[in-house]
Amino acid sequence: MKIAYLGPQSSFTDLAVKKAFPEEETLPFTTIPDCIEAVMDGEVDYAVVPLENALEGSVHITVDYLFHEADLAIVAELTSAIQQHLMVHPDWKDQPGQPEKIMSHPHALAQCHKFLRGTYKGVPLEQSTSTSAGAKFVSEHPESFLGAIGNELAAEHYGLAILHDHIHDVTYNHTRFIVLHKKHREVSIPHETSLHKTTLMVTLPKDRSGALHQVLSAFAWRQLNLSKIESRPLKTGLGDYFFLIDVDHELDDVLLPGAINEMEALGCSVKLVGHYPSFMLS
Ligand SMILES: O=C(O)C(=O)C[C@]1(C(=O)O)C=C[C@@H](O)C=C1
Repeated sequence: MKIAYLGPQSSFTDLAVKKAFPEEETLPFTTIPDCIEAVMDGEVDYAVVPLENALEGSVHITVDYLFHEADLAIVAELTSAIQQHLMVHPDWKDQPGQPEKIMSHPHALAQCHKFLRGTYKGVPLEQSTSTSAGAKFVSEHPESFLGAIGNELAAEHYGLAILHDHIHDVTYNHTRFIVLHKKHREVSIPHETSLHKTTLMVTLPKDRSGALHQVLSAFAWRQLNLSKIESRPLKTGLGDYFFLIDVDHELDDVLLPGAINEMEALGCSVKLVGHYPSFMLS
């Protein structure tokens, strides 16, 4: 079994994959679309990509790709604690002053916003495709005083020295990753879970007042708890959206099919993106 992940090695996605699939062959890709396309093309069996961070919200490229580009199923959700550290090449560890620039994934830079403003105000921030891509770049350019933000394993893997640890602004910093496959199937993940979720993407009938209220009612009166609802552009014009809805309930025979039928009867189109177990990785 082959698993694509947002690489290079020692990204947070890699850490999640290693915990969830310790025995499987894994393949790093540079971008989230590359990971998703690798599943669609049959190059790998599964892809693990980030979906949402507790501080920064959704990873829009993942949500949009799942709606607009890919017909894949979410088969599991992995939630990991995220701890960010600022690292430099060891040659620059004791250098006074500030690095020329600090690199990281945009989510990681945003998670450390207060720290960066407080300690490194004015230092240019440069986005990298992942935290580990930033760390790798810094390790490959020892001639320059550069910083990268990422996890402890990246510092170790790329031979960097941690200058400041735990620099994320809020202690509760978690990211949800999803495991994608061509179609629904059970995956074996060696962790306990008691939570099952169902994810839907719903498009409302155009310009019908009260449509969203009616959609929410379909869940409410069945006492189906929603853990997330978010709108994203349909890309057909301003004001056109689809809704990503996470329901804290497995796909049963009665309640969820009932809610889906009701939404369709209201003129909504409903895409079932997945029904899957949710794992909290330590
Ligand atoms: O850059 C990484 O290390 C990733 O795995 C991506 C990602 C993200 O997309 O949010 C994952 C977890 C952290 O929140 C920061 C970055």
